[in-house]
Amino acid sequence: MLAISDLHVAYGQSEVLHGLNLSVAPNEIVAIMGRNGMGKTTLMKSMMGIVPTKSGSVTMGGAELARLKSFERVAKGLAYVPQGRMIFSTMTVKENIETGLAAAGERHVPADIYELFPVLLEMKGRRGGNLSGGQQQQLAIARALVTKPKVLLLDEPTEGIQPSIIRDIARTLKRIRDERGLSILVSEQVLSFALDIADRVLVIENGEIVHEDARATADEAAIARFLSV
Ligand SMILES: Nc1ncnc2c1ncn2[C@@H]1O[C@H](COP(=O)(O)OP(=O)(O)OP(=O)(O)O)[C@@H](O)[C@H]1O
Repeated sequence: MLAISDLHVAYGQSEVLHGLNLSVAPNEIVAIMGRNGMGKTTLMKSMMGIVPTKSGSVTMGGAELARLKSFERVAKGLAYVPQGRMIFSTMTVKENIETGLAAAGERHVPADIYELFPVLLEMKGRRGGNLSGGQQQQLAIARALVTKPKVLLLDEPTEGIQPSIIRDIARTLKRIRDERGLSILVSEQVLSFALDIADRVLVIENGEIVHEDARATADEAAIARFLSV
């Protein structure tokens, strides 16, 4: 569904991703783990066309995305939940979700979004900035889902969120995959969350994938070693 091959990304002279390869199958959840500064956010931003790629290819369903603008990638079915959630704090919950609607050519928030996230229905008229971290994360996922993605990218969705809500988010992401049949690539530092949701776990270090495990046979101790400083 998603394939990245020999991806090189640099900030000026400083190359951060050095020929990265990865793929995500239809309906698969892949977690990409790595310590701070290893290149997870850069990878997500380059997939979305927010950071330019130096060379390499990013394809979705076989179609090349590398030269497309961000909004064109969204129209092709790629959606992004950024690190820090990036909620529009002065807009209401409903208005935040509506910002995603144009990409799907719709005018109203589909009812199934509020079914997935009942708290957003309760808080529809509240300003985004007044929500808790967990509620904002749900809002950011809802905003991404209304674009009707085939592939959902999430950058460190558990950051700054309390453990009980992390479990809710894990459950919701699995439900989204099962019900909507989409593929999910999630970057993470919390191993328990990654092992809870992912079919496959990758480790990124210094801009390269250095370890890969299927969930069923994951070597937790080996992954934890990569994450410890
Ligand atoms: N705008 C930028 N200009 C220059 N260097 C950058 C920029 N953004 C990130 N970097 C550098 O690129 C490297 C990878 O950063 P990136 O944010 O992708 O890592 P990360 O794995 O997502 O870390 P974090 O968990 O802290 O978000 C780091 O060395 C960082 O300092």
